[in-house]
Amino acid sequence: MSSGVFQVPTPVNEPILQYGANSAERSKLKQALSDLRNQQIDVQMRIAGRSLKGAKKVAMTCPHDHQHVLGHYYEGGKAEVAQAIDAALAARSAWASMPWEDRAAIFLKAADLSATKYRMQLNARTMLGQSKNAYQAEIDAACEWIDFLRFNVHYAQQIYSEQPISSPGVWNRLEYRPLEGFVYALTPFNFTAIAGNLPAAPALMGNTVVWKPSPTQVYSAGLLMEILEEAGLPAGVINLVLADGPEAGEVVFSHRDFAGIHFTGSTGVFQTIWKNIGQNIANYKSYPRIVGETGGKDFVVAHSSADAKALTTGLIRGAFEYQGQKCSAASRAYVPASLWPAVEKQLKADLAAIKMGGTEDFENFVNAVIDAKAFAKITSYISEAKKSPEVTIISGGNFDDSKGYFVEPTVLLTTNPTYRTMVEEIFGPVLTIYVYNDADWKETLALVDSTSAYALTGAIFAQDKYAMLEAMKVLENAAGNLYLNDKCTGAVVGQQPFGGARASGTNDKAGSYLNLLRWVSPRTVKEVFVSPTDFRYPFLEK
Ligand SMILES: NC(=O)c1ccc[n+]([C@@H]2O[C@H](COP(=O)([O-])OP(=O)(O)OC[C@H]3O[C@@H](n4cnc5c(N)ncnc54)[C@H](O)[C@@H]3O)[C@@H](O)[C@H]2O)c1
Ligand SMILES: N[C@@H](CCC=O)C(=O)O
Repeated sequence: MSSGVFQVPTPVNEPILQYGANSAERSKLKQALSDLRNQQIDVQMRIAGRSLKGAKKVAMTCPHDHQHVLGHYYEGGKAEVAQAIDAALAARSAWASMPWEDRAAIFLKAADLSATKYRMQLNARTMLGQSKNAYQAEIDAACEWIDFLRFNVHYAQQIYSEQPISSPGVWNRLEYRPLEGFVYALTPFNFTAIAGNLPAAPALMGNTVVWKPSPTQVYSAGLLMEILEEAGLPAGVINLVLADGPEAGEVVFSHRDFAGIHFTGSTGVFQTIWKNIGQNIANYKSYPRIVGETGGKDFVVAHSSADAKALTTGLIRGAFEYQGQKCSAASRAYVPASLWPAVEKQLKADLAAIKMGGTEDFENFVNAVIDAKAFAKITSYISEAKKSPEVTIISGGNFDDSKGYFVEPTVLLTTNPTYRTMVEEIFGPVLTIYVYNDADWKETLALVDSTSAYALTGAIFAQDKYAMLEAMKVLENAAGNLYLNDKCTGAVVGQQPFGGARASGTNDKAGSYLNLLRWVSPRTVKEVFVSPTDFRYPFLEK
């Protein structure tokens, strides 16, 4: 085979289609939605390149129309998880030995297939199965997924190019080996892009993977797997298992060849997994890599110099896009008393204009929350708040699950800055606001920093530069992604590497070289051209 020092195409962010009223993309997307509505799709496990039907048949439904069945998947158990691990281990040697640029070409092809042939179907599956409106689906299932694929290939090249210096007569090299064993990708419901990236990133670096998606994201996960295979991903490199989380965990975390976990999901689940790995630590061949991006209680803090309109828009978009089901969603806000009347007025007016309903009606800004469990959790916070003397409902507060799991965008005003909804992750369309005296800016910053265990995203709104700098300093450890005069959601691959610290995760920044570094185990090689043939130092007399 001929050689070369290859340069991957320079990545640029995938342009976001707007789906305007009479646009061609809108009619294509509507067609894809209608086609999917009129059929039922089966999703099966893919192990060693073969489909496998588990024993338990599970219906996939629309969150905004829960009686509508989109299709079924077939859940397996421990035996299938063990088979997936065997398949990953069997595929490892050939995949790890494939030249990296050939591995890269597979993921670049998957990006192009996703940007063209499968774009509308990826979006439509995400709209129907996860209840995202067209714009939210486009920035996730199309753009972010495509960006992950193209930028990761670029970062992989950057990592492989990083080499040590050599001295005369010696050539030092660093080989970026994949981990010794298999990687487990355990993925959440809320982003199709994240579900695809968690198995794809370690696979790009030469690892073989067992991937277990969330039960409420299987509908789009099945298509991601089809795209990767059509792009040329060899059998066994990524093995899709559909299984119960704890049951799969029992097999994975007790396996001697378990080499790492790439997780995104809730903090509680991640902490359980970490404990589980700790208990098994002596059984593993190597120390497993533990990469987890988890929950958030993301803040917006405004100084009295802030622009009230920009602040209110940042609050609405940050808190209510995708029904607040983003780990980055604004869920607690600190507003100075001098700005509150203007902010309250605009919040009420804007929220009154928001439409809520199914995703196929493009007038709806807000859609349904993911499932009955999420509906029950979110509405229990609202019901409790209604009874609390410390809370006033400023907007929303109603919910209805008769057709879909609908919860109105809800704004709570509290007099208690440590009221439950200022502290705990709700993961739904609920924003709690605390109004502080303008003179208490310093104390408020300390409050923002200490109120919650999380440190994922945060936003500071201020026109006064000294106030902005002061807030940035006090809140240095309160967010892994900090926004100045902008909403705290919507990180873009290559532009705002994403991840948080404290209880929000290991902050390994998905979609950046920092993340890819976790999936390699470097070997240093020193080659001496003319080897010494006498043990004596030159200064020793012969
Ligand atoms: N920080 C980030 O980048 C980021 C991004 C997206 C979502 N999130 C977080 O994810 C959560 C929402 O996603 P979710 O509801 O799918 O999360 P989740 O923790 O319920 O599920 C994540 C995955 O873990 C599996 N799982 C659940 N319980 C398990 C257990 N006991 N043992 C093993 N596996 C188990 C699930 O089936 C799923 O595949 C929120 O907390 C959100 O903040 C974080
Ligand atoms: N990366 C996304 C959040 C992913 C979590 O759910 C954002 O920045 O809004």
